[in-house]
Parts: sequence; structure tokens; C-alpha cells
Amino acid sequence: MSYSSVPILTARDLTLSFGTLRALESVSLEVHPGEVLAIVGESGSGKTTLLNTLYGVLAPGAGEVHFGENGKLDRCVQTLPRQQLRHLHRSAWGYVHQNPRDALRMEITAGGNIVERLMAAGEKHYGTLREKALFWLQKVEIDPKRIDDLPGTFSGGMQQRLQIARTLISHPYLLFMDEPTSGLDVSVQAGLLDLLRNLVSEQRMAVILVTHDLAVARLLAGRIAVMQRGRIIETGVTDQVLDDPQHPYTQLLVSSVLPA
Ligand SMILES: Nc1ncnc2c1ncn2[C@@H]1O[C@H](COP(=O)(O)OP(=O)(O)OP(=O)(O)O)[C@@H](O)[C@H]1O
Repeated sequence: MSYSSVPILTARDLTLSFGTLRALESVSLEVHPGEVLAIVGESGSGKTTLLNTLYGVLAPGAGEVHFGENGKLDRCVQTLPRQQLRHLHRSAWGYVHQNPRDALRMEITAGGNIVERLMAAGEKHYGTLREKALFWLQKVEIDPKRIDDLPGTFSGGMQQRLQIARTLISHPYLLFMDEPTSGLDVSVQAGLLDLLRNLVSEQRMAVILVTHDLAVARLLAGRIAVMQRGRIIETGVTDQVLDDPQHPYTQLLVSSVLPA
């Protein structure tokens, strides 16, 4: 795939420290419309820190993240007024957490969870909200009869599906995902990955996906960035990087996970 289009997000020279620990070191990247970029690396390499810095909930010590649609990177995450960042997070961007409980409101029904973004955007009509909730329940393959149940009565995999429905209902153009399938058992993971792959291509979203699982990266991502100790040490088309890794660390990562 070629990326001749203008990116919708760029990061330049991001550096971030936690005390004396350098969690990000001169990280630069670009995300293009409709592409899935996987960020991989071993535990502690800085993947989640990078994702949260791109998303604007962690402030880098140096560097900036610019974004925008329609060919213009005219906004900066770090200087965006807090209220505008919150609005962006509720509408044009989405974030799928590893643990759905970090996103779901456990005290309101499944349907209520799904339509929260629409309500925040001003939709008040009960019939419309109910119809949208039913539509999205079906889309993420949850029995619509569960619409009035609390998320706490759902399995882990179903809670993750609920979180995805709740995030995608506003049709974000950019989705941040942090290990969306880890913590689920293998058969549940497979179904969820299938669903995610279909939704991402159907909704034509760009996705920044953090995963330690190279098989997940291979399945979902067109491009991959490999992190080691806070740096991106190799990046490229996923199949090329995984089939012919150039950096010794990527070679180690691939040989320790993927069958030869
Ligand atoms: N809030 C924090 N305070 C201090 N250190 C932190 C904090 N968050 C992360 N770190 C440290 O920063 C480094 C990068 O952590 P990060 O969570 O980004 O790695 P990761 O690649 O996402 O790891 P994992 O796959 O285990 O989630 C680690 O050494 C971690 O201990």
C-alpha cells in the first residue's frame, strides 16, 4: 500500500520522562487516513506511554503532535484548549482500553453506554437513541435483548464489544487501541479480532494499535513501528518488517514469537 496522502496525525521528536526514567526518546511517526499502524515491543518499551502522549493525556517534555483532517495538520494536541481536547475525545477520536471497565459506565445499561456519545452530541430523542443502541449491539454481535442489562452481567469479551460499540457510534476518524484483545481467552480473542478487522475496514478509520502480540499486528495492521526502550527502532510495512526484520532487536522479537 502506498501512502501518498497527507497524514492525519504526525508526531515529531517526542520525549517524555518519568523522573529519571526516559520513557520516550525522540519518537516521530505519521498516521495516514484509513491505515492501521501497530506499535509493538516488549513490556516496558513505552508503547502505552506513546499512545497516551499521542492522544493528549500525557504531556511530553519535548516534541509535538499535530493533527487534522482534509489535508491540513492545523491543530496541535499539546496546545489545544482542554475543552476542545475533551470534545475531540468524545467525537472525532476514539480510545479502546485494554480493560473495558476503564471505559464503560458500569452503573448504566448496555444501551445507555452505547449511546452516551450521541447524547453528549445533543441527541435527545429516546426512539432514535434506542434504535441506534440496538443497531450497534447487533453490529458487535451482542444479543439485542441484552440492551437493558448492566455491563457487569456481561462476559469480558462482551464488555470489550460494548466498549467498541460505544466508541465507534460517533464514527471517529482516528481510533487509539491499547491491547484490545489481551486478557481474553484465545477463542474470544479470535472472534473479537475478526470483528475489529471488519469494523475498521467498513468505517475507514485510521487506527493506532498498541500490542505486544505480533500475530495481532500482522492481522490488523498495514504498518508497524517497533519500540525498544522508548525509541522506535524499526518501522515499515507489517509483512516486510515481520518477514525480513532489519534491526537485531526486531529479529529477536520475531524469532522469539513467530514460528520460523
Ligand atoms: N505513571 C508512570 N510513572 C512512572 N513510570 C511509568 C509510568 N507509566 C509508565 N512508566 C514506566 O515507563 C516505561 C514505559 O511504560 P509503558 O507502560 O509505556 O510500556 P509498555 O510498552 O506499554 O509496557 P506494557 O506492554 O507492559 O504495557 C516503563 O518502564 C514503565 O515502568
